[in-house]
Amino acid sequence: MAALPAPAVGKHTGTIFERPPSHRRPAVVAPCTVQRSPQETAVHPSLTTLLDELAAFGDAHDGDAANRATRMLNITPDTGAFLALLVKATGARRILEIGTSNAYSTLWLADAATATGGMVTTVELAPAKVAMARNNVARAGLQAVVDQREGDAGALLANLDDGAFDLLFLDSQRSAYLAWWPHIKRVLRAGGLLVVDNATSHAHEMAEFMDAVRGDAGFTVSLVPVGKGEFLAVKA
Ligand SMILES: C[S@@+](CC[C@H](N)C(=O)[O-])C[C@H]1O[C@@H](n2cnc3c(N)ncnc32)[C@H](O)[C@@H]1O
Repeated sequence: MAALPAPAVGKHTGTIFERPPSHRRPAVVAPCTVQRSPQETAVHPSLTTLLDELAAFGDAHDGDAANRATRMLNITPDTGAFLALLVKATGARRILEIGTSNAYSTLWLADAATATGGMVTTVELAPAKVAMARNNVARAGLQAVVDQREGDAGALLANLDDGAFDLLFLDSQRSAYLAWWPHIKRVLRAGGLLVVDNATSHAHEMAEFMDAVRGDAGFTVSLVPVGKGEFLAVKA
């Protein structure tokens, strides 16, 4: 006797074949002959090895580090690719990063800045991380497009000119964001873009800050589910 063809998806309940809810149906994936990682498509090929090395180092190191302050806390690789895309899509040339760590995210931004003719200013409080970042930026050969600052981001922000930046990437001390907000607004140019990491992974810690940005009529916002969640705000 010929076997009946088995249903591909769904659950058979007596005589009624129940379709699974749409969110559980398998996605139809368009055929693709070449599979590339975000790194391969978003950065110069010479940088992919170093980025892969730093991502692996960050994972291993942070897994072992009992003290949070010594962790690298790097963005995810798909967030790096997303940042690179944002820099290129907006043509951002004057880029400010708050929270360098060992420069993993800085390298993504700086590599994209070479395509826009731009420059990344990045600030980090911890001297040991500043030194690691300096070494990594040199290894990437990107010293000419990275201006590294050591110190408190709040102090730096207070001393920056109005409208000095096209894009600001915020990935630092979340409890300080609300206090920094007046300066963040001020240093972004009209049409400038704010990108904030950890918007879903640490949403509760950023709730007041994100509410302040959402409530500001001068900004249009969007929450993007890439990596740990990227909160985007464009200044009118
Ligand atoms: C999440 S990590 C940054 C990770 C980095 N963006 C990356 O993806 O590679 C946050 C960094 O902000 C630094 N930081 C914390 N408070 C700061 C402050 N007030 N000013 C400057 N940097 C600060 C920490 O030392 C830490 O390295």
